[in-house]
Amino acid sequence: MTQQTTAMPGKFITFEGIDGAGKSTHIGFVVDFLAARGKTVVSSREPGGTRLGEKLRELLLHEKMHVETEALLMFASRREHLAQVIEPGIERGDWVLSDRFTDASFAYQSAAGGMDRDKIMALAQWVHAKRWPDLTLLFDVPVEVARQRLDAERTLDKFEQEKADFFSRCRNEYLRLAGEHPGRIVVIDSTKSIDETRAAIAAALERLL
Ligand SMILES: Nc1ncnc2c1ncn2[C@@H]1O[C@H](COP(=O)(O)OP(=O)(O)O)[C@@H](O)[C@H]1O
Ligand SMILES: Cc1cn([C@H]2C[C@H](O)[C@@H](COP(=O)(O)OP(=O)(O)O)O2)c(=O)[nH]c1=O
Repeated sequence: MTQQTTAMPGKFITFEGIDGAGKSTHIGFVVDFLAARGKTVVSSREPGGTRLGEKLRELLLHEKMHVETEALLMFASRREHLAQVIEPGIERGDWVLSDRFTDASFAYQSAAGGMDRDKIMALAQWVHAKRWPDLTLLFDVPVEVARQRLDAERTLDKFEQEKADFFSRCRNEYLRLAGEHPGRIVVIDSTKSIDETRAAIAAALERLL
């Protein structure tokens, strides 16, 4: 007789913040932290995370388009990501990490890009009504700090070339969302040293373990 085991559902953790805030710097730390505690970790990103999603990412990061087209493609990538990576991962009991999710659509397409907030909410309800992250780490820095960090290191994509007030609107929206969802979104002060930032991340993760 085969023994049926029902895996405990896993967790879904997202990373947010304006470009240059320091998200990517800390994802590897979170992977190692969770793996050391016996978790199976799947690390992914949006837009992207699937073969189709990565093709959409290429378009989204380099082609100019109407902001609603941009939102629709972000959610198309997200739909595929949920179907192929996020939901199956959680069901297996894995801890699924995503570098960005729907909060980024509120910050970038709505607050900064000018798209109606209700339309983003309608897309979110359509694509993942019942699935929201168990924890969102919001890496927060002033826009000037993020800009200096970006300028120091890489060729800028379409979003990264936006002006300071675009990123201030993004940052303000992220902070507003954090105020609206205090149980889900933890604001991490990313102006601190990398070690201090890691300590704050570890404290947020401990709450889920
Ligand atoms: N706490 C920090 N102090 C100083 N520099 C940092 C810190 N965190 C990240 N950086 C640097 O800032 C730059 C942007 O970080 P990155 O993680 O790529 O940002 P994001 O993924 O949020 O766009 C990188 O060069 C990184 O080394
Ligand atoms: C997921 C998502 C990302 N974005 C943007 C924010 C970022 O500028 C860009 C890609 O995010 P990101 O992976 O953070 O870029 P990088 O690897 O260069 O740090 O996509 C949106 O505008 N809306 C969204 O819904």
